[in-house]
Amino acid sequence: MCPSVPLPSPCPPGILFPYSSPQLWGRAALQPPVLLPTQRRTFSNNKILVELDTSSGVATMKFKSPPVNSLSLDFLTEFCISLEKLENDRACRALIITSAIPRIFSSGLDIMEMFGKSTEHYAEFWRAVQEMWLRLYGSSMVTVAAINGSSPAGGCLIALSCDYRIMVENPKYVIGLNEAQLGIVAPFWFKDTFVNTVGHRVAERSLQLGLLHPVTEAHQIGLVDEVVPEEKLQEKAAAVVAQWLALPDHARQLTKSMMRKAVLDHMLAHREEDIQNFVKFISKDSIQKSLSMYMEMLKKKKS
Ligand SMILES: CCC/C=C/C(=O)SCCNC(=O)CCNC(=O)[C@H](O)C(C)(C)COP(=O)([O-])OP(=O)([O-])OC[C@H]1O[C@@H](n2cnc3c(N)ncnc32)[C@H](O)[C@@H]1OP(=O)([O-])[O-]
Repeated sequence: MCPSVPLPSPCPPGILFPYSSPQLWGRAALQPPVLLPTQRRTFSNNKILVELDTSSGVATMKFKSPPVNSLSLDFLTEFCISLEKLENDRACRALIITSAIPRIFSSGLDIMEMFGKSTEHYAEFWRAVQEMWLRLYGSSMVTVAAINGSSPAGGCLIALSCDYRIMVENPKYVIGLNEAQLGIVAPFWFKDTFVNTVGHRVAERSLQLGLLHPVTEAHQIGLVDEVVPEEKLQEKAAAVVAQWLALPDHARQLTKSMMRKAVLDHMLAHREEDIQNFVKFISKDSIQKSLSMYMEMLKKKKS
């Protein structure tokens, strides 16, 4: 299970709320603009590598869980621990999330975690998914998704939870909330995060049809903010972060909080109910059958 965190309403750690204590705004933002030598701190677990450049305050997180960076319980636990570490580190002001696996950003929730397991396991898994979203969507850091591969479902949610999305130009890459294609339903907070990014009409159509959008289309509908060639991705992400960090942290953070608070509050108020709903839904025979057929389809596609 995700380590720390029963997140009490109304003000969980690492999640921004207006009127939070001024010390929170301090981070590296208020330091004088002296030139510091580049200093790097790295920490790596099995599935995620994090490198923090303490002179710029920018961390880069690389998913490295072959074959497809699927969001297993272990992956989510590492993700939450890494986010918590960075959030609590006053030297860190921004986070770039990307993948070390060629052609895949993340394949979304690990389907095997939702198939043939106990109700206790489903509850633990879903709490970890919620935790990941609460930490990322509510982060006080500047967050940029540098999307260097396909990013269906939960992978798309990670990107949507960031402040800015840059995707690599490649006709083979797709992104979207395709849950309906698996016969499952994106929960209300996936939907809200999507609506807050692309607007109601685009989200309604895209969610009902479970669309995976090619990169150009994702850009057109506002699902990604920019499209760049692969070799320019890191440079562009660094430039975007620098632009966002040029503002005083407290103003940016309070504005972010104001924009996201309603959705975060809604989820926190319904967290346990949401877990129960997920467990009930995913345990149904018909849903288990749909997932099994989907996994078969993925395997057939491969052979
Ligand atoms: C209410 C709940 C909300 C749900 C939210 C979600 O996120 S639901 C999730 C929705 N997610 C999706 O719909 C994404 C489904 N996946 C894909 O569309 C493609 O795999 C790809 C485009 C990510 C990569 O294409 P590619 O040609 O590069 O690779 P490949 O296709 O050959 O796969 C390699 C291996 O990885 C396996 N595996 C893949 N994904 C998952 C997974 N999520 N989990 C577990 N395993 C997965 C795949 O079976 C294969 O295993 P094998 O046979 O080697 O034992």
